[in-house]
Amino acid sequence: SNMSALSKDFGSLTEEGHSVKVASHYNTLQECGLDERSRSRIVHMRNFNNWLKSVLIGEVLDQVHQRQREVCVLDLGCGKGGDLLKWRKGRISQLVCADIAGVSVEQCQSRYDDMRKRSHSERIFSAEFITADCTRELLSEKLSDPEMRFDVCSCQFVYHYSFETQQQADTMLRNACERLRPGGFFIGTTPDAYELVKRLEASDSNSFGNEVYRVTFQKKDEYPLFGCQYDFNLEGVVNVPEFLVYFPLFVEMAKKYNMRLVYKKTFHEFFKDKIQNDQNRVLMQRMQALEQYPADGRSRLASDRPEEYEHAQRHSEEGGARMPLGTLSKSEWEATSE
Ligand SMILES: C[S@@+](CC[C@H](N)C(=O)[O-])C[C@H]1O[C@@H](n2cnc3c(N)ncnc32)[C@H](O)[C@@H]1O
Repeated sequence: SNMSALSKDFGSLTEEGHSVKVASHYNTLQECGLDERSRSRIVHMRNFNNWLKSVLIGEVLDQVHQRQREVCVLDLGCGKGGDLLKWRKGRISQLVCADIAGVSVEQCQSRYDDMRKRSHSERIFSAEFITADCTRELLSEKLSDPEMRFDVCSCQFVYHYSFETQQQADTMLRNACERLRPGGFFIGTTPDAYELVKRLEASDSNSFGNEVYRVTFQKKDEYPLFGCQYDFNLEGVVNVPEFLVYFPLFVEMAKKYNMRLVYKKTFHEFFKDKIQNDQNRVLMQRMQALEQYPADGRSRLASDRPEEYEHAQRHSEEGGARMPLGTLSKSEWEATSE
């Protein structure tokens, strides 16, 4: 996947049927979800992705805090509120959470309510919650305060759902950017279209993957700018269709909202860069974003297959590295770098 940040230059509907289908998919996903075994197979990968988000969010909030005290954030496609703690840690003042799936938004809200109750004397950000198909509806019409302005819009693992049509991608972008203050940031993570296409081209069929993930394209050798659909299946959980985001096009489209690209990195590049920092390294340990190799008496590796840890084994034999190593199984690493 990629992470990116766009900054706003100083210097701007609804088809019910489809929205209902997407919303109901996400709503039912809550109920079944992954079973325990699957959860533990990819737990480090999930934690790793979460660490990447934490670092990205932390850095951008620090930057905004340098010029002002109060920070207002839009979490676009917030899901069940997986980033709520990050917003708290980042000492923001105000949060707007939006998602197409009503059940997720409700869960997000009750997590926030719990957090607030347990925070006692600490002042915690205020929040509002909106259920909307952000590729077809305008959030500005649903905000409690129509004059509200954001310093940061965060769109984590969501934007690619909008690339079905140009109009949807534009509406999503409009929702992300039109209420940003000049100097504000649009940050996000999406699958890496180059990597997806590279792996597809290397495969004999219209599908590729490994024991934890599988990507299946509808067509091969044909990559329309919008509506280039594929299914991303993680640990057997069928997902809603995703769409390839051709990044240069996204950057062009964002110019309409006075946005300029300041940052784009693959997960691998971002990891290599940010892990140099001690604070990030400590956070990585605390979040258990890497697996301990070799396992000790108390832990067990996510996969029993030694070939999943060939790279770690080789690294440990080469010497020089402090043992035990922190690593991800090969399949998880492949899944997260897609
Ligand atoms: C992979 S989850 C990511 C959730 C959260 N951002 C996180 O990082 O944990 C994708 C989210 O995008 C939301 N989503 C998909 N299509 C959407 C749309 N058209 N409008 C708003 N949210 C959408 C889904 O409901 C889901 O919660």
